[in-house]
Amino acid sequence: MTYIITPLHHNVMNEAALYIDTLTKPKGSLGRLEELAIQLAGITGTLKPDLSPATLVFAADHGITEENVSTATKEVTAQMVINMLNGGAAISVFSKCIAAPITVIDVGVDALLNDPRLVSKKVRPHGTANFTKERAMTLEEAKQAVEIGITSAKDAITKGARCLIIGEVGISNTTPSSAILASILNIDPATVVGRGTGITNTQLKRKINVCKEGLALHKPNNENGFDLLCAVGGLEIAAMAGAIIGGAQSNIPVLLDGFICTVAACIAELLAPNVNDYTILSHQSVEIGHKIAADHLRKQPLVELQLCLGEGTGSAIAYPILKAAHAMLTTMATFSTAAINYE
Ligand SMILES: Cc1cc2ncn([C@H]3O[C@H](COP(=O)(O)O)[C@@H](O)[C@H]3O)c2cc1C
Ligand SMILES: O=C(O)c1cccnc1
Repeated sequence: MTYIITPLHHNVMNEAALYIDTLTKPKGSLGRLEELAIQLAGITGTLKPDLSPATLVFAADHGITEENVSTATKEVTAQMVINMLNGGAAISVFSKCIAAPITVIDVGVDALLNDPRLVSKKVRPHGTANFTKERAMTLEEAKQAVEIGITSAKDAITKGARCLIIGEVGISNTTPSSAILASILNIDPATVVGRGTGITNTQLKRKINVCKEGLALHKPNNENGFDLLCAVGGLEIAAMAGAIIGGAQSNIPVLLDGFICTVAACIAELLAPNVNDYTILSHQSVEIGHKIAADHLRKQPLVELQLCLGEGTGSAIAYPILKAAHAMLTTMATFSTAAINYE
């Protein structure tokens, strides 16, 4: 199954490039902002796009947590979900800074969360299975989680969003992300497994081994995004891949955050050819696998701030840079309107 995404509007990109050269600045002087503006024009099909942001955070738990691969216990996922809803998490405050409404979607948190502010879409009530013992989820569940991501993106767009910030919370989720990436790139998990929330050397060795064990046990087809999700998870990674696809299908730019989000984008690329043209990498995470995933997608980060948090934080922070590219394209004067004799 593949999702259809139309190629970028190349004619509008050419138009944007010519138009940007008429703005009151030497050609190329706004550097990567000019490339971003051209990409925005190609994604949206217009020289005057709307860029209203919205943050979507997908939350889920991981059976692999029982292998002691994180600094945190499973219950912290649910506690962070509540913190996000209460406005206390980093992504809550950064989203507020850029006036992005935030929606938290539970796709498999291992707790009963009866909070009306939470979008409850549990695919598996206890999260994924421990992938060193069994497959993380069934094909049905993987498809359902991806569909929830697509629908969540489209719901946000219906409410007015025109730029998506995709985030996550799920204790241990750097482990499935590492396993997925190692499989896609056909490389030793040791090259992509990092310290996540700051694990010890002993935990790091275990984390590398669980990735190896899971991949050896399930032997996923590394060209099949669904098979990778079924083998090693996780539910929020599947939903994030869906949200990226949903944004692209609606001609909306999607900001990619750190390691987990970029791995979700690698899954999205397997499920939906062309989706990669619709994403912008916000930042370079400290997590070692992030640069490897970014290189695979041929993405350059907008900023490098030594972050390793996830939640969508890097994207909320980098959004104003995209906004600056947008302002250049939509509101700068041209040499002719400003009566400047230069070109
Ligand atoms: C308090 C707290 C808040 C977080 N917010 C995001 N993460 C991040 O850390 C987790 C992934 O790292 P690992 O694989 O090492 O568990 C995810 O929940 C991710 O969103 C957090 C982690 C913690 C502990
Ligand atoms: O880069 C990330 O997204 C990341 C890194 C460590 C922990 N959580 C998220």
